[in-house]
Amino acid sequence: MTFLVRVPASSANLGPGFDSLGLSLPLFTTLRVTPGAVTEVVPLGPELAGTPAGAGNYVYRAMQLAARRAGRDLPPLRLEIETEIPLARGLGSSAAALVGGIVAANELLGRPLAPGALLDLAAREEGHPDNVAPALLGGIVVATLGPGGTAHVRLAPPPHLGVTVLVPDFELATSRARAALPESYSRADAVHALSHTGLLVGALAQGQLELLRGAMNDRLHQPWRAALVPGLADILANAADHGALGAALSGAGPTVLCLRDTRQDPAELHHYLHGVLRGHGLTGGVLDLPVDTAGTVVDTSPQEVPARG
Ligand SMILES: Nc1ncnc2c1ncn2[C@@H]1O[C@H](COP(=O)(O)OP(=O)(O)OP(=O)(O)O)[C@@H](O)[C@H]1O
Ligand SMILES: N[C@@H](CCO)C(=O)O
Repeated sequence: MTFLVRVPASSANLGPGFDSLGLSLPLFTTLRVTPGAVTEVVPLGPELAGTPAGAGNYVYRAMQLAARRAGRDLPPLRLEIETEIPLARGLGSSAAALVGGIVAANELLGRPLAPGALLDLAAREEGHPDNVAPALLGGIVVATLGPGGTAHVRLAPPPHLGVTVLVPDFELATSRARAALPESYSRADAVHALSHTGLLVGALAQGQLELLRGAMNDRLHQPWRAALVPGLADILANAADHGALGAALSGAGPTVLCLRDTRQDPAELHHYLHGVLRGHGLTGGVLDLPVDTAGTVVDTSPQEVPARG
């Protein structure tokens, strides 16, 4: 039987919560899985034009990873992949592909892996849980990846919390943005990260939106990545004076995330963000989104639509 797996985008770090904190956004990667006589992997649409068809595709490799973890073989299948998440922009496209593949294989094999094992497998494969946890669970998730497993707390988004993302029209591979970071930090920087991440998680849990501006301050990664993302320093310094509650580099960038109060008109923030893009000779999109709360969804009775590809 055909089934669908729908995985949301995610924005990791939220400033100081490097490799540990993220939220889920309603742009989706959708997998359509149909058991068949031979295995076919079919990426669809312009966003996936550069990704491999066949067993080398990252989604299919994630399916194989989950099957190995379950001690099983994947049966032959047709896998169609579509995405609304722009690749290599800091919106968790790779996490969505990974989580989607793992959940799809688990579904196909009769769910041998428990939900905690799915999260831990994805977090270990990605190397950090801050995209895969919100992609799987929805909402805002803080997580640690330790030898004993991946521990997490999921927060429902506070009332009136909305997101505006500025998505520039250029790619920045996570590997390149991670290579820009130092190997070690001072005790002062560690204390800064601990205190700001704690304050940020507390503020999000309690709905104290007025604390976000200060709490989203980061010294661990954004200062080192600013040279790779024109306009980032300007937005981090000034977005809160133009209608944002706070701003951060989304994941490894180049997307920039602004948190905002949905009771306020976003027009001034949009005007400001478009001005930053223009000022740096860049093009891109500015998009208002809610925080997704559903996470990954499996649909076992999808509407019949003609297969493409
Ligand atoms: N649906 C997909 N199918 C196949 N490969 C994908 C898919 N989505 C992402 N990828 C792979 O992941 C790469 C992007 O991963 P990368 O970690 O650099 O960025 P990201 O996940 O979009 O951003 P971030 O991790 O900062 O949120 C793509 O170049 C592609 O190789
Ligand atoms: N925490 C990760 C997210 C991107 O995968 C980083 O900032 O590099």
